Amino acid sequence: MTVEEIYLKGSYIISPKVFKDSRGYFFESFNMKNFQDATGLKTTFVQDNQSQSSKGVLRGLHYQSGEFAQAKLVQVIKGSVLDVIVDLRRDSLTFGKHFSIVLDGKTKQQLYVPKDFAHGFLVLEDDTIFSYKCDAYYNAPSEKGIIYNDKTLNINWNIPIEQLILSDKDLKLPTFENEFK
Ligand SMILES: Cc1cn([C@H]2C[C@H](O)[C@@H](COP(=O)(O)OP(=O)(O)O[C@H]3O[C@@H](C)C(=O)[C@@H](O)[C@H]3O)O2)c(=O)[nH]c1=O
Repeated sequence: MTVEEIYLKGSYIISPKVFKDSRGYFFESFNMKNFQDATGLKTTFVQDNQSQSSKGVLRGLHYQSGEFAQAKLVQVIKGSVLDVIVDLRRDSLTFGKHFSIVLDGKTKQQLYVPKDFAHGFLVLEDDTIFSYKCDAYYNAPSEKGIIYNDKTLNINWNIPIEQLILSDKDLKLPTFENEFK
């Protein structure tokens, strides 16, 4: 397993060692000691989530606020996504900046998303299965979000708008400016 911190401090790309043989593959999708030693973090995950989506589905940009803020360890089991995170820490040098990475079921790279980051992903292949660990439980009243095509964030999703599939909830999310200025 290798771990690389990205320019949004506290966020990490994790590349697991995958063992392949004639039967298929094996890898440790999470090992708490290795994760904590490599990142220096003491994160304790309490909830695992999984979603399945068709190509063109965009889920996000989501976060939980306050005491229910969640750090997440995200990965793709099958298929591929363009995964995007946004730094919402007001005191951060990279406040309002984002990072994108293609995650797929082949490389099995994972992204560690700190608390107080918005997270979203665009699904690039049909029948993509996305999985993530969270260090705080789901709490519906503290669910928040920012609209995916926010002008200030200026995320290049690289897909024509007519090919996107979003939930009604996500289409009504506020702008970054509304929430943070
Ligand atoms: C996120 C979540 C949803 N739900 C329920 C609420 C709802 O009825 C149904 C679908 O929820 P959503 O539409 O919010 O699912 P989704 O749009 O996939 O939400 C997820 O998006 C990605 C980008 C994230 O980062 C996650 O934290 C989460 O917000 O599942 C739970 O029961 N527990 C949970 O932890």
